[in-house]
Amino acid sequence: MSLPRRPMNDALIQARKLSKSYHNGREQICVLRGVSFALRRGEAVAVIGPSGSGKSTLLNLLNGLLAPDSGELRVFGNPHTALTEGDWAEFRRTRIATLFQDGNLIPTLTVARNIAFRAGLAGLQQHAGEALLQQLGIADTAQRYPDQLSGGQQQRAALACAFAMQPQLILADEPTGSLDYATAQRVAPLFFDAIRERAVGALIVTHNPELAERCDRILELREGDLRPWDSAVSS
Ligand SMILES: Nc1ncnc2c1ncn2[C@@H]1O[C@H](COP(=O)(O)OP(=O)(O)OP(=O)(O)O)[C@@H](O)[C@H]1O
Repeated sequence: MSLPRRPMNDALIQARKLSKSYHNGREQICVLRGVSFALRRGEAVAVIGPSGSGKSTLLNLLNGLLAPDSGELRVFGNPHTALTEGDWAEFRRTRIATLFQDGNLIPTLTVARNIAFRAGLAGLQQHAGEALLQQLGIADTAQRYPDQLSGGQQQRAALACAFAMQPQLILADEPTGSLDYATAQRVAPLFFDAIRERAVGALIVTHNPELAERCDRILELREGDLRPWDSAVSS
């Protein structure tokens, strides 16, 4: 299938009544019960919700690692029913950066080579690696391997890899979760600048209220439903 490089409109993601269950033997765990939302270019949306509410499941529906049981999902304007495994793989290589809580870096490559590899997969020359590492405050880690970094340094190196591929969509699971307070304060603006300057859309799963407040909108996943967060109800 030949996919348009740019979405026809500003919506990167359009989800309507998405549902997803898991099956453990005879037990059925209904995680998402009709989730609807849209994510536009240049928009950062936070997803909050209790542990086990389905936040990771939602991210994995949006990067094609899971398929919804029912509902409609459009990614860059393409209905998910028309997307092949190959299309999803290409999206993950060139257009969708997923930042998991760990395991983002290839352990046998230095940080600089991780960045070059990620950019190369997306068909780009690695040109901004040093500048990205500098911006993120980890220039001194370029020649180190991931297991020689702290958790916070690994998280920032993973962010550098994500930016290096110049994605259109970032799906992030606690992108500042391993950072100490001061570092999170320094990295968060870079994250949002990159999103806004590059008109990238971002869906950010977080338990960090300050990070969520920096987003354009906050959605809450609860009892299988995704709704605008109402601080008055939740507090
Ligand atoms: N592969 C699976 N098989 C069966 N149940 C699963 C599977 N993956 C997740 N679940 C269940 O689905 C529910 C949602 O899990 P999910 O990881 O999406 O939640 P979450 O909101 O990301 O949680 P946390 O904040 O703790 O990371 C949980 O009850 C979990 O136990």
